[in-house]
Amino acid sequence: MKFSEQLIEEIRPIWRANHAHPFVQGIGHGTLEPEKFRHYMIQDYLYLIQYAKVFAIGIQKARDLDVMTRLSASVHHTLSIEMALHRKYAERFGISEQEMREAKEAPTTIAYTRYMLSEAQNGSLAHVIAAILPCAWSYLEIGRELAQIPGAVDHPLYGDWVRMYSEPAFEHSAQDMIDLMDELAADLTGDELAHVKEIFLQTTRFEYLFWEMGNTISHWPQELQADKISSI
Ligand SMILES: Cc1ncc(C[n+]2csc(CCO)c2C)c(N)n1
Repeated sequence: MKFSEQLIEEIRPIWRANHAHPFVQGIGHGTLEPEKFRHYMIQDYLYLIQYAKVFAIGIQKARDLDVMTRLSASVHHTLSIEMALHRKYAERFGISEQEMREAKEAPTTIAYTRYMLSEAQNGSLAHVIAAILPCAWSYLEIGRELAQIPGAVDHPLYGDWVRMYSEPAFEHSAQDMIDLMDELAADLTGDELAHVKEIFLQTTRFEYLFWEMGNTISHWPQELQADKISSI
């Protein structure tokens, strides 16, 4: 069994919980309330800004040009292709790109992105890829699964989202990260492999929390919002 398959097998019920999440199923069946999707889109935009930096840390840690090139393609894909989807949705929701960029990060967005950045900064390239992997891989599987639901790819609001994450270019980029994880795992010691598995589990859990944040439109509690701070 490949190391990447082992990663998923060991946490299968948690991995599948992401697919079953009501927010994900709501996108696929077209029943999700648009205001939940709007909140998710804004937070995801902020998430992707940090996520691109995790790839960039990977480029810095890479020892060969081939890996640097593969990771820089992912940075480009995230900033120019994936985030273009968010900019398009922002337009549909009547929000400007600047408003999205300057929106405040919800606690889950901060926790997830800073966890990835911290593991990436402190670890080896394999740890960077472990932090990135559940994100790319679970969206690939979810995209493919939702695209099978009749009408999902043609839904007036969610169709663009389902098509983005089920299209071949995206599959190619996610598969490349899975392959890279397998290549890197071949050179790791037992302790390093255990750490890779731990990061993979935590970021898979954070994926779930991110869907949950969208579904409950959660943010900082009202009492703690920035507009409560007086400017003395
Ligand atoms: C919370 C969250 N998790 C995963 C993705 C999906 N995603 C982000 S970057 C990337 C790979 C290259 O673009 C993929 C698949 C997302 N958008 N938001």
